[in-house]
Amino acid sequence: MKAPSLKAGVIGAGAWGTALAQTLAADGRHVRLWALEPEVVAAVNGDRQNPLYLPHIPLSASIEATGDMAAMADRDLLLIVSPAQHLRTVVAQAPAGTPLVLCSKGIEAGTSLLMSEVAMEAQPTSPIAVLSGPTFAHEVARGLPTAITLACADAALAAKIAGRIARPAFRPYLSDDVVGAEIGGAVKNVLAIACGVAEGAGLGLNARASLISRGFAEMTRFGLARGARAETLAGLSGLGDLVLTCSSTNSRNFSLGKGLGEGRAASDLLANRRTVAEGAFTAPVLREAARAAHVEMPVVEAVCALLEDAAPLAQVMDALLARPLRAE
Ligand SMILES: NC(=O)C1=CN([C@@H]2O[C@H](COP(=O)(O)OP(=O)(O)OC[C@H]3O[C@@H](n4cnc5c(N)ncnc54)[C@H](O)[C@@H]3O)[C@@H](O)[C@H]2O)C=CC1
Ligand SMILES: O=C(CO)COP(=O)(O)O
Repeated sequence: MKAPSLKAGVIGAGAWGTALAQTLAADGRHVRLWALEPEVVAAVNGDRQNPLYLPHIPLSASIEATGDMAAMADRDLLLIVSPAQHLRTVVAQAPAGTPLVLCSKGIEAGTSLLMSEVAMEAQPTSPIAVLSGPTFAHEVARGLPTAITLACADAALAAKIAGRIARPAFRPYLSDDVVGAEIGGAVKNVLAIACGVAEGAGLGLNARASLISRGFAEMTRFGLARGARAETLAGLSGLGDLVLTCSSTNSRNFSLGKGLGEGRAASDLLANRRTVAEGAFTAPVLREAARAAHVEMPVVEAVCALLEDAAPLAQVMDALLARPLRAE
């Protein structure tokens, strides 16, 4: 007999939450999508669109949007897709005890906690998994081929979740390294800002490749210090997402860096944004966490200096280039 399908809910209707709801609904199964903004609820239910966050994608009729968190009480599975700095508040409002799949990428300011650690504090009885990898929302929403890491300490739960979210063109790869999957997604956003700076300042493709590889070394050092496994960091949620986000202006983080590299002030680039560039929030927290763990992250330090308008780009670059030569 076929196992009954998990009733899925998605909390957060930005670009990624909407794309995930679309994926979950691709075979006609009902999906409930919680949105913060009433106009998003109205547009999804009325026009089958989310023009605020995922324009030009016709949405499935099986997605039912709501602004009422109590409507999530009958769900068997909840995907949490808020910005990282709002995850604690959002998870605290979710029903207790329902498995949570965390899809946000970042580290909490003030606590330096990873999203799984925040969720465990906010909902101690809810089992936790992490979904992270190279996944531009608009491509996933269009059904283009995508692979992603699904990390969960409980292998049986991971298999159940994978069975609900997998599609022919959306392939979760299972892992039990939750911390590793989270660190890759959080750190790559900061490194994408660095690669955007290189693009904006016209530093060339050699510079970009160096930033990706040396940035990956930083991600690996920090990840290992926090208990991640090296093979997770070299997989979809680490290197995979790093390469994607460091290569395209489709990335909000890369675009932010490009603006910095063109000489625009961080404060102007970050003012009045509707969409989130997580790296700007993660960078200072990551710098503090790395310093506390005695992990060297010079590229992350450089991104922080630019975000804080602490030094002109030429000076930040000179400092990076003047670092002592060392073994790779
Ligand atoms: N867009 C993408 O391609 C991907 C995004 N992600 C991650 O998903 C998370 C959400 O990003 P997006 O969906 O892209 O967001 P977005 O940039 O498209 O939209 C912003 C989101 O923030 C929400 N928001 C604003 N103020 C809030 C508050 N006070 N409380 C709760 N929510 C609030 C909005 O309702 C909206 O859902 C981020 O951590 C991001 O790194 C992960 C993979 C892919
Ligand atoms: O995480 C992402 C792709 O995997 C999206 O990247 P940006 O948030 O930089 O747009």
